[in-house]
Amino acid sequence: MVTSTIPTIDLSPFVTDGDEDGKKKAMEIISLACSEYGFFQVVNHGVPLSLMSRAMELSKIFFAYPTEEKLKSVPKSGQLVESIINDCLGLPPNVLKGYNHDRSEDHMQAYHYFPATGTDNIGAAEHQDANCVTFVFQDDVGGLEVRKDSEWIRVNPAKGALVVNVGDVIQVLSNNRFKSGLHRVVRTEGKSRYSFPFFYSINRDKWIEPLSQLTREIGEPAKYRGFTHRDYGVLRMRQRTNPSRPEEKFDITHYAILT
Ligand SMILES: O=C(O)CCC(=O)C(=O)O
Ligand SMILES: [Fe+2]
Repeated sequence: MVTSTIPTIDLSPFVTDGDEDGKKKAMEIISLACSEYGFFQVVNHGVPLSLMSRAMELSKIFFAYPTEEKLKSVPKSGQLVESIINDCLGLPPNVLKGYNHDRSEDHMQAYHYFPATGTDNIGAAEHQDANCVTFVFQDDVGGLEVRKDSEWIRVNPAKGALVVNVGDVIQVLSNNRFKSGLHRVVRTEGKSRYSFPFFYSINRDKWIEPLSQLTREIGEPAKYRGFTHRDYGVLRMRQRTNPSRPEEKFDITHYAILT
């Protein structure tokens, strides 16, 4: 059954300086959201509302927008959320920023989901994102759902809100403290849905493994062996295009160290 919804966080304390109390409260909710859902929504995130609503009003306008303009503000939100996650994990300042300083793999997708038919309502089958953090602009149709405690939770569209979805890279770096949210898209009867996910990612040659600050340095065993993001991407793609056994899901557990 689909119930409740995911936490929404106001990022304004991080945008205007001085509100330490507001920052602390927001970080508590983000930590909880990241460890329990791997998903949350943010408002006052610094992406202009006018840009978001124009994008949704008519995707043609969005595509006609110069790429520069389109992408300028979103990576900034990526860096902001990444630095908040850094602090929520109790890491020394700017560890994630130093580790993930190359923005060349970041990309945006545009989706048009057609209305559900009587026999088919799958928009996107359940999966976890392989990147660091995904930001989803969605219109008001809905259909994005997150798995939590064996239930699908609806990510209710909220005007001006950006959906934030923790990906596999953060799950591995955090040694499972933060989880890569399992999600899917269900199509609605009689309505098309438009969404624009922005994938805040990492250079594909980067070595990904649980951070020493959250493993060796505190005497915790690493829950993943290391890999390059390129190798992971290749394996995911191969499984998708040429599955040896289609029912077998390929995901980040491929690198998990079983204890
Ligand atoms: O359309 C959406 O809301 C999400 C799409 C998605 O999960 C993805 O592209 O990874
Ligand atoms: Fe996704």
